[in-house]
Amino acid sequence: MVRKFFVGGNWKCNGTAEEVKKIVTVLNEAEVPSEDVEFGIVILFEPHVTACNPSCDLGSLNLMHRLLFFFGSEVVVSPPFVFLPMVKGLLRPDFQVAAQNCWVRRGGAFTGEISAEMLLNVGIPWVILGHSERRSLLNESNEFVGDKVAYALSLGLKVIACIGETLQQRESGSTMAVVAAQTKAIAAKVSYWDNVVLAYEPVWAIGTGKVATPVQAQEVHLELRKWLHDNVGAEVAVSTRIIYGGSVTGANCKELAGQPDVDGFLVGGASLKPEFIDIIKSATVKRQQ
Ligand SMILES: O=C(CO)COP(=O)(O)O
Repeated sequence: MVRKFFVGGNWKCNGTAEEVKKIVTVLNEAEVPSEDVEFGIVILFEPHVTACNPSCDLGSLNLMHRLLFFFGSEVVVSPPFVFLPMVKGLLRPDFQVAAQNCWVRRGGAFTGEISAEMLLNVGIPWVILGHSERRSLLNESNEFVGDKVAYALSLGLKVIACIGETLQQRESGSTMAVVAAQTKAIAAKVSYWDNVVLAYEPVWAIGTGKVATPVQAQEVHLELRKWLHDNVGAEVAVSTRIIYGGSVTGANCKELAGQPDVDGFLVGGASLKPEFIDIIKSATVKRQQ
């Protein structure tokens, strides 16, 4: 099972309608590698290739599959709620749209909230949940985020679930304990992981310009994959995309993308700028591996 590179753009609480239209125009005009998933799979399952060509062993077939599969990125942009239908209507069809939050259960008398049902009703397939800004500013607990993820998934939404430690937690050596507890609260409520992308976003790196080093990111991503292996299952550990977020830019994305367990990015500030296209293109680093 191979993981498709994933690039999310979290526009947060930014933009006017005019600015949002301009960003969409840049995205629509960008030349980015196209998706090659089916082609890769066709080659992988051609049994006569090995039969007729003894020099083509299974190892090189797998390599061919990887090379082709990683040709493009899955791209999902997340505008503020009020711009969701407009962006969905204007955006190229090979890119998708995510909401930045949704209510924890079925809608009703919850003033100011947007329900998962409403997102689906207007054709929004993805939602970001558990972002650190909501955890810290709006007191969303691990359990509340776990409930939200489970409810959104149960309706058929795909979820970008965010986790990450504060600077204080990192400095006290509890990074892994913190992200494991956040992931555990999700895993306790979720049994089907195909529609989950796990976004590791160290709080100290968000909006600060202090990006995690490739080694720091890889270390946590690998530990998370091991955690998934030991606590959820081997298949989920291998197939779940773990993406990095926190001061990702056009300048630092390639080095981060080169890490084996970094399967893409969740980008804040730089997703509002043309350099987001360079970040989307960093998937090509995987092609060369
Ligand atoms: O919070 C983030 C994405 O969700 C990251 O934000 P920045 O890329 O602006 O640091």
